[in-house]
This record gives sequence, C-alpha cells and structure tokens, in this order.
Amino acid sequence: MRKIVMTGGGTAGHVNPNLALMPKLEKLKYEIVYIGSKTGIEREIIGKTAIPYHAISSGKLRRYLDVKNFTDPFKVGAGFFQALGILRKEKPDIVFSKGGFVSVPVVAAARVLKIPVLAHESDLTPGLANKIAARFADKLLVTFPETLPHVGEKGILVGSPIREELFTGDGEKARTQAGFSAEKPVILVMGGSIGSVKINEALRSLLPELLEKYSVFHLCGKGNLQEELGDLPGYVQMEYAGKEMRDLLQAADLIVSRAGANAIFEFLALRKPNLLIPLSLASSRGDQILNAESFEKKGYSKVLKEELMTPQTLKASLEDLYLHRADYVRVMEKSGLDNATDKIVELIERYAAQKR
Ligand SMILES: CC(=O)N[C@H]1[C@@H](OP(=O)(O)OP(=O)(O)OC[C@H]2O[C@@H](n3ccc(=O)[nH]c3=O)[C@H](O)[C@@H]2O)O[C@H](CO)[C@@H](O)[C@@H]1O
Repeated sequence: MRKIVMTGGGTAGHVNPNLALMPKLEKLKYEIVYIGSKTGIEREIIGKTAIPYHAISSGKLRRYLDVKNFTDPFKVGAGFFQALGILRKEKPDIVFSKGGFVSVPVVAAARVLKIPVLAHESDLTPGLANKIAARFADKLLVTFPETLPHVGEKGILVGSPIREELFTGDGEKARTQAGFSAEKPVILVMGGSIGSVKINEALRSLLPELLEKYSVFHLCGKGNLQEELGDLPGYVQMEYAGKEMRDLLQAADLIVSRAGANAIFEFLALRKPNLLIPLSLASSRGDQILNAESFEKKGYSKVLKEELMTPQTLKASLEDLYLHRADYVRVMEKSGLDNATDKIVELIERYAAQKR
C-alpha cells in the first residue's frame, strides 16, 4: 500500500483539487494524509472527510511591507520543522501540493527527506507560494497551456482536476426545492469560495428587474446574507454551498462568477455559459484577470471588468450571454479539455514509484 501526503490551503481553490483526486487514489489503495494550517478553510473541508489531518504553523510570505513580515518567517520556520517531523513519522511515498502558503514548508521538508514532490498550479500565472514550492518539486503540473512557457522544464500540462460528484448533480431537485418557476431560466451567482461583496451589491440592486425574467441562486459568502431578501420569490441566497453545489451547478442555465481557476474549469466541464467578473488588480495579484482573458479569448466565457460593473452593465452582459448561450455551449463542447484527475493520478503513480 502506498502513502501520499497532500497539502494546500488558504482558500477552497487550494483544497478542492485535492478532494477531486482522493476517490481515484483511494481506489488505487493509497493511504492519504493531509497537512494543512491550524485555522485555514482546509481544516474545515478535510475535517468533513475521514482523511487524517496534521496542522502545522503557517505564515504568509508577502512581497509588500507589513508588520507581520517579522513574525511570519518564524511561523514558516516552525511549520518546516513540524512538517519534517510529520513526514519522518508518516514516511509517504510522495507529497502532492496544491499551493497556498501552508504548502511551502511541507514541500521544503519533503525535499530534505528526498520524498518525490508534485505541485499543481491552478491559475494561469503561478502564485508566490507555488513559485517557491516549484523549486523543491520534481514537477509543476499546470492547468492552462499558456503557463507552460513560463515555468521551464519542470512544467507539465495536465488541466484542472474536477470533483466527479459535480457531474452527477440533480438540477431539477434544486429548482423544485427552491420553488422556482419551470419557465424561467436559472442564474447561479457566486463570488468564488468566499463570496464577493461587489458582485452581491450589483446583483441585489438589480434583483427586482432580474426576477421578472430569471430565477436566481446566490452564493453570497460568509456573513453576507440579507435577511430582508429572504422571502423574495425566485431568489435563494446561501452563504456557501457544500454538498448542494453539484445540484446548483446542474440547475444553472447561466452563471455569474469571479474567475477563480477551479470554478471556471468546472463551468467549462459542465458546459455552463458564464459571465466572469475577475478580481481587479486593486485587490489581487491579477491572476483572475488572466484566467478570464484566456477563457474569453477561447470563447468559453464572457467577461465584465470589475471597474466597469454597474447594475446596468451587469444586466446588459447577462442579456447578451443568454442570447448567445448556445454559441458558448457549442465552443465549450469543442474544447477537448478533459477532467485532469486521471492524468494527475498517473503522474502520482509514476513519481511515487521513484521514492529514493
Ligand atoms: C480571493 C482569492 O484568492 N481567490 C483565488 C482562489 O479562489 P477560490 O478559493 O474562490 O477558488 P476557485 O474560484 O478556484 O474555486 C472555488 C471552488 O469553491 C467551490 N465552491 C464555491 C462556492 C460555494 O458556495 N461552494 C463551493 O463548493 C467551487 O465549486 C470551486 O470548486 O483560488 C483560485 C485558484 O488558485 C484563484 O484563481 C483565485 O484567484
């Protein structure tokens, strides 16, 4: 029996791909162990599975000045020694890293112990944590073809691993439970795993008009529910969708979303016409802008820049997306992009066998 240590965290985007790989690894009789942070979302997500979880200290590595720049290196250092101890005890055949700051000390410790490491990058441009992790990793698996020229010899194009359960959702169940009219198309609005206040505001000021023609599922993020909208017919708001996500995705005729890499590859795999509003450069490193541009160029998505989003432009973009929805589906069907889980599991098998 082989053993794999998986790591990654900070946002759901750094955990869900690991979840997508787990059923196939379990079928191949891998014993899976997770290393994550003490407080990150990964603890909550992995806590819902039967996978053993080791928590280590984790600090953020920043490119900008912050008082925490003085304390976080100590946390990263402590995390490294904790990871070293855990890996010595667990003796995995391989470490698979999904990025996020918690993964850096884990892959560094694996390198010291000569354990093979595969890292996976979801975004078009690698994040800082993965740039560092890639130095310690045997290979950096990438999602977008455009990433390959920038990551050197270590890069392998695999695509995005997608949770199998998302293909088996029951859209009809979601629509019926919500009491939605059978005639109205359904829009799923989401702001990434933590929600988006900007999208929430634009959507909510548009709701009266929008609900004349559409029904709306709204994933608004933790702490963003608006009680007074609770009884509005045709509108269902939720902070975060857990198991229901598969049904909501299947129920959607159109999706409005941030441009997080996992989410957009899910839309593509499920052939859902989508309007992307990427996080702006003012509040991110710009990775979502590049993700969205790539999808727009290929014809998988329509994009509305955050700076240009008003209730009016949001409505106009939605109308345009609805009008051309069949064209988007047609292009997505020709994408030739498969779920990356099989390819990644194959690589895990190959590198685990190389344990020195
Ligand atoms: C703010 C931030 O740093 N965002 C980054 C984060 O996004 P984030 O953590 O939002 O990750 P993604 O958008 O890539 O994926 C969101 C995931 O959460 C799931 N989901 C979402 C809402 C919900 O209610 N239920 C649910 O299950 C989606 O199905 C998807 O699997 O990681 C992505 C992948 O590195 C990056 O591209 C994003 O820029």
